Amino acid sequence: MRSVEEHAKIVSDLLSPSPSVNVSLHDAAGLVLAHDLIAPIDLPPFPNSAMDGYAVRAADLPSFPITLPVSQDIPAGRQDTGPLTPGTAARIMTGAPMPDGADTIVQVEKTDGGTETVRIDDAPPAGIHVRTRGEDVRTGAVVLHAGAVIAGPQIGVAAALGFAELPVRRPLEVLVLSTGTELVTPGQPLGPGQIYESNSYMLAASVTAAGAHARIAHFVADDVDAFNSALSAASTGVDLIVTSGGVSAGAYEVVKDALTGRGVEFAKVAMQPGMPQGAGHFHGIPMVTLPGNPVSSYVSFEVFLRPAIRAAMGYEQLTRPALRLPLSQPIDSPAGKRQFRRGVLDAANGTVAPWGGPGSHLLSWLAGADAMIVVEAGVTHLDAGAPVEVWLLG
Ligand SMILES: Nc1nc2c(c(=O)[nH]1)N[C@H]1C(S)=C(S)[C@@H](COP(=O)(O)OP(=O)(O)OC[C@H]3O[C@@H](n4cnc5c(N)ncnc54)[C@H](O)[C@@H]3O)O[C@H]1N2
Ligand code: MOO
Repeated sequence: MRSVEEHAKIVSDLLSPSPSVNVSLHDAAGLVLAHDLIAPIDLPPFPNSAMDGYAVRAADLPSFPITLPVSQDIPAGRQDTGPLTPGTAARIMTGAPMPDGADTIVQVEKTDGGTETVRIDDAPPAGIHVRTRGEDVRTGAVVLHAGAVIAGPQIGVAAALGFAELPVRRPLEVLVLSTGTELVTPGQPLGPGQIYESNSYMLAASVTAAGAHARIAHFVADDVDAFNSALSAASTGVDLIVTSGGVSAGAYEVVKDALTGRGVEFAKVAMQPGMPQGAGHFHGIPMVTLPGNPVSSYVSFEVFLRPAIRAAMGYEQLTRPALRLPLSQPIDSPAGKRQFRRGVLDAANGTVAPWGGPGSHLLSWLAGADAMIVVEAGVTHLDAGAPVEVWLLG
């Protein structure tokens, strides 16, 4: 049987690093910056006031209280601010340009708020409430480094520097296709022997959460010709095809039947759930064939595809945050397989509990879990209190 690590390498080797593309600031959220971002301007671009108040020369205020004429009014956005006349104050608003010659802001609360003259009661510390040019970012500085994951603050600083677009690693286009004659689209009536198709929605959401773009192809019955033509029709322009179902040992294994010896290699991986796996190419497009049991599909995605997709898209953090926590209940695990069990964290006690049984059809328990418990292949039993590896989901 193939080890989890061996299959993980086979899957990640299928994908090439995604290229750099420019996207709008809005579309950059969650993606990885492809190149260093160099500041084209200073931030702030000009000295400005941090408070609503009065711009003064500290040297013009020998004693207090003092009343000064107000020589100009400077709202934010004013473009024709003149120098400060000596012996006067300029009324100024937050973000407005400092008049040349002024070095200090007296905030309005420390004055009588006058518009013709202003009385200042106490000495302001010289230089206070002035935001200097380039105090935040200097022109030419690397403000964001290649590899940074772009979120609100990174988008904010890029916009503040005047960038309308950012160079990012292009999100992979991932096609998800479920197989199974028993499947019915949610919302339609369910006949005898039928179940609602859930894997494509679950996998597509997982693809999106991993940072890539998901496309769902309508599921196909266990029919090789239907499978091949659905894949050919839907796979134009995709970077990765992910299928679910049709890879185990029975008759009607449509994915296996269609692709064995035609670019995809099928193997048993020493894990539970997720034992039957396949990886290869369909007409040159990287392809990973996941088992159909819903929990197996999800676990396989987490173990193989999420890290591979993230590596191809340039993320440094490929795996889920992991901890070692004591179990609050015992666990049994099959010999010779790495077991991935659904878990629930108990933050107050610093423990993790298995959540539901090991069955790979127990989808509601997966939906209720916030952790994955990893039991190594050589271990068949763990007592309560034993430390285990725990991946934090979500
Ligand atoms: N004789 C053996 N039988 C099975 C073996 C084996 O080694 N020998 N392996 C078992 C394991 S482990 C798994 S996992 C499954 C994998 O089977 P397939 O990948 O071929 O998947 P299917 O047979 O098509 O479906 C399995 C199960 O999942 C349900 N399913 C499938 N697709 C969906 C979907 N899109 N949405 C919701 N549910 C889905 C399907 O109805 C089946 O119940 O094989 C075991 N058998
Ligand atoms: O390995 Mo299968 O994936 O148990 O359910």
